[in-house]
Amino acid sequence: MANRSQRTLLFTGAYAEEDQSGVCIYEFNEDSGELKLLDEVSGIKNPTFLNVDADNRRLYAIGEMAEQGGKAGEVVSFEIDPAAGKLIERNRVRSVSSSTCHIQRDESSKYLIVSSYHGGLVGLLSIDEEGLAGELLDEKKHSDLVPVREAQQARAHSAFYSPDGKYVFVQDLGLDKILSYTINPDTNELSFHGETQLEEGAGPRHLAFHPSGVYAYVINELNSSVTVLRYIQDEGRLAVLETISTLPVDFDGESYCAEIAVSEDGKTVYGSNRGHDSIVVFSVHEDTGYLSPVQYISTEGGHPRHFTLMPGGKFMVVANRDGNNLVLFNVDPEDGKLAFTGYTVSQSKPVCVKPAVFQL
Ligand SMILES: O=C1O[C@H](COP(=O)(O)O)[C@@H](O)[C@H](O)[C@H]1O
Repeated sequence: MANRSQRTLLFTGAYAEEDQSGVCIYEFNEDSGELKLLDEVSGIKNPTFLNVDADNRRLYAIGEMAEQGGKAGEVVSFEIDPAAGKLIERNRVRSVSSSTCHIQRDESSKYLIVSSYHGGLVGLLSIDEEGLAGELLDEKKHSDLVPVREAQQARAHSAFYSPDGKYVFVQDLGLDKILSYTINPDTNELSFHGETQLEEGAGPRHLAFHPSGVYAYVINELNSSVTVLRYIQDEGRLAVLETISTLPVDFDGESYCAEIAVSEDGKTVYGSNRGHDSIVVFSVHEDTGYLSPVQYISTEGGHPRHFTLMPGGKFMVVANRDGNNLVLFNVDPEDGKLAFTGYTVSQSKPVCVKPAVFQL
């Protein structure tokens, strides 16, 4: 039964022109899985990634701004009114000098980190006392930190904090590395800490930690695989354990991975395949963190660039960029397998789905 003192909302980001709605808010029905559109926001060019701070009722969307013939990154801060189901824009700031593809926030909501695929860099921004995106505090270009071969190009794709909050792991798709950083709270600087080398041509894109905090899983866009990592907490390092394909053995078409998630109970890992247009479901070996595929299920639409497990754990929402739809799946509580609910919502080029529960 739905709890009337709280409301679960789903925020979506999309590829959109400024005159199109790029960010939408839906109310999520935890019993039926249905999504009801409450509000839509236009005026941002390509809000392709979002970060939601439910405690402080803030949403941060990345965008693009034209600058000297190129594109710079932008962060737009919104106040969330969960009772009304509305977003109120509070400010927008320029972030880094190239367009961005991901935005992350620390637990204490002090910093935002943007990743720029096209610039091969990460940017650290402050969050002010009103919870709004502030100034660019630091910027690190990966090509200044690690050797880059002639055929390579740095492509920072996402940043994730370690479970203890001490390190930031940045996936670089072009260098086949995960670069780690610490943030100095006195100087507000990112300092390069180390790197994890992945297989050549892997293309690490997104990362997800296991709830135990012992393992992490990185999804590799270019060779359609997941690498299982062990988090060595004392050293702030991710060590490679094994790499496993996200595709069925008999598939020989073109496909590129996108998103990865671990179930709350830590028993299942999910990954998306753009091309095969599927979600791969892996069961997690309790003692080793290793993965075994148990299902490949169609996403009922092309190019599943993002997906999310919904609060409560009963449903998954998949955002199909080329299917122009959000697709709802039931999650089996026993084995984590997915089943299409038959329910889809039309939306133009959705590429980010972020749920949050609000106390009213
Ligand atoms: O996953 C991907 O992301 C990058 C970055 O996205 P963009 O919208 O900022 O360009 C994209 O370029 C790459 O082709 C894609 O596979």
